[in-house]
Amino acid sequence: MSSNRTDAEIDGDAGAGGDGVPGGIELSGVTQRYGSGASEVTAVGPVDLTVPPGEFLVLVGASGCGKSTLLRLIAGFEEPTVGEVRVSGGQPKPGVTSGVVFQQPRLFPWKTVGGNIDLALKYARVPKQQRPKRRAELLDRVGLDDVERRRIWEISGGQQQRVAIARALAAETSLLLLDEPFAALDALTRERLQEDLRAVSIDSGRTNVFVTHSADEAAFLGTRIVVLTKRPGQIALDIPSDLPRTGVSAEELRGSPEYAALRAEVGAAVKAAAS
Ligand SMILES: Nc1ncnc2c1ncn2[C@@H]1O[C@H](COP(=O)(O)OP(=O)(O)OP(=O)(O)O)[C@@H](O)[C@H]1O
Repeated sequence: MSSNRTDAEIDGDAGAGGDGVPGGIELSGVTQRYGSGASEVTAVGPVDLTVPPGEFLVLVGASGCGKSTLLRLIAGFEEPTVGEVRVSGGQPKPGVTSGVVFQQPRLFPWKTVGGNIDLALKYARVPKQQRPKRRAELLDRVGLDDVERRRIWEISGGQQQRVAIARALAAETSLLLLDEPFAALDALTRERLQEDLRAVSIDSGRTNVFVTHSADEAAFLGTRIVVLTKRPGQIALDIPSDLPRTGVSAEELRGSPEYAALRAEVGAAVKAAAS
C-alpha cells in the first residue's frame, strides 16, 4: 500500500469527524479503476458494505483482489471512481477519520520508542503536559513499557510493529485500519500480536478493518469476515463470527472446534472465490 501522505495524516487526529455514529463505515456502489484506455484496470467493485461501529471486520482474499484498494478508499487516501464511501457519516479524511497501520512500520528510526509515540500524540494535538501520561498508557497497552528509551533500530520487528499500533492508537480515532500488519513477522510473534490486538479491541468501541491473506488470522481476529472474489474484488461471502470475545484464553480459542470450523470455512471460501 502506498501513499504520499504525511505522518500526521497517517497517524490520524483526534475526533471521528462526520455527522454519523463515530466509526461506522458505508460503501455504496463502490468501484475503483486505475489507468485509462487499453491499460485500464478495474481493481474493485461494485461493492456495497455497511460496517456498524465497534465491529472487527477482516477483509480476506487472494493476492491482487483489491483488499488494500478498499482500505485506501476507507482511509480516504483515494476517492472511488464510482460510488460513495462514508466514514462516521461523512467523507473519509486521511488523518482525521482513521488511524492506519501498514505492513512495514513507518517509524522514525533515529528516535526512541517513547519519542515516536510523543510525535504521534503531538500530531493528534494532545496538550504537551498530558503526553507523558498518555505515552505511558499506550506503551503499557501494547506491552512496550520496558523499551521506552530504546531507539527503533534497537528493537525487534515485532516490537516495531507494536510501536506502529501504539502510534495509530495515539490519535484515539474511532476507526483503525490495518493492512497486513503482521505479515512480515515470524509465526510466534505474529500470534502474540494477534492476541494482543484482539485483547486491545475488546470493549474499545473502536471499529477495526484488518486486511489479510490468512484464514487463520481472519478467524482468530474477526467479529465478521468478508471474503473477496478475485479482481475486480467483490464480496463473495460475508461471514459473521460467533466465537467468544471474552472469558476464553487465546490458547483455548485456537484449540476449539468452533475456531477450526470457522478457519476451514474461511479457507475454503477464499480458495473458491479466487478460482
Ligand atoms: N495505483 C494503481 N494503479 C494501477 N493498478 C493498481 C493500483 N493499485 C492497485 N492496482 C491493481 O489493483 C488490483 C488490486 O490491488 P490491491 O493492492 O488492492 O490488491 P490486494 O488484494 O491488496 O493485493 P495483495 O494481497 O497482493 O497486497 C491489483 O491488480 C493491482 O495491480
